[in-house]
Amino acid sequence: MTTQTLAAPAVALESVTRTYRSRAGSVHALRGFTHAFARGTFTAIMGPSGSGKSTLLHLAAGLDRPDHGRVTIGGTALDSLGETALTKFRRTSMAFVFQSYNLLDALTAFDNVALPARLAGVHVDKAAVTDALHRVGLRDLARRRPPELSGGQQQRVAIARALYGRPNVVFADEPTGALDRNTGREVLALLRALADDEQTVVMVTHDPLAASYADETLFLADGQVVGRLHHADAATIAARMNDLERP
Ligand SMILES: Nc1ncnc2c1ncn2[C@@H]1O[C@H](COP(=O)(O)OP(=O)(O)OP(=O)(O)O)[C@@H](O)[C@H]1O
Repeated sequence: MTTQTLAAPAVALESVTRTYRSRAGSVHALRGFTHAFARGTFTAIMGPSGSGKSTLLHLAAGLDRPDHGRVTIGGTALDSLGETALTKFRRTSMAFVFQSYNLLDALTAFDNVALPARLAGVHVDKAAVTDALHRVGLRDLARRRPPELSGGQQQRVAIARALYGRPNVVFADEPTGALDRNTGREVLALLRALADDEQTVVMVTHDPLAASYADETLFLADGQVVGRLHHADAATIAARMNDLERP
């Protein structure tokens, strides 16, 4: 467990700005984004292509640093941590359900779930790892490696990792993007269950149905929040997205 202030939001971004500079010019990917993601909530981030969703997720997860502003996870300011400390902090306080790069192909599903604890030098509770795999329906596939699993099964291994480690926050990036509808719904129901069990889920998605599993949907445009919906259904979310994407 990481030290954290229970009263602090799971994730908070205050006036966060990120500008990408290249020879072609500057892109203001995030312009003063402020939001507190409360513990035990599931938030969807939506917005047109290029609106800053991935930038936001990367900054919130400490995979990139803001130009201005501050990111705190469970009360710990990420800018107070050096690179090594940040890497360690990330292992214990966050889980990632991304379409790529969150599982190691050389390790079994079991060992992928146990990996953050092993890297952190923490005792691995084998029964609890098996239980986490059981809860996502993968107990019989624990010895398989990611290349021997379907996309949905790989996402479930990532969710089992979040169940086992109980990190402060689970970041998901298009978790259903490559899945068929039924498998996608199963993955969303598992993310929903994490939030119902007091973990915090922040998910970037283009899919209104996925966002309908969230407590709140934030809409981004040009690096700023331009709207939000609470407990909205997929049709309402889709209508709001259509408005945003209208030229
Ligand atoms: N490394 C980079 N260098 C320069 N510009 C970048 C870089 N990464 C992102 N951008 C630009 O920043 C803006 C926001 O990008 P971001 O990837 O956060 O958007 P997004 O909402 O996630 O888009 P999508 O839905 O297409 O994935 C875009 O204009 C993008 O072109």
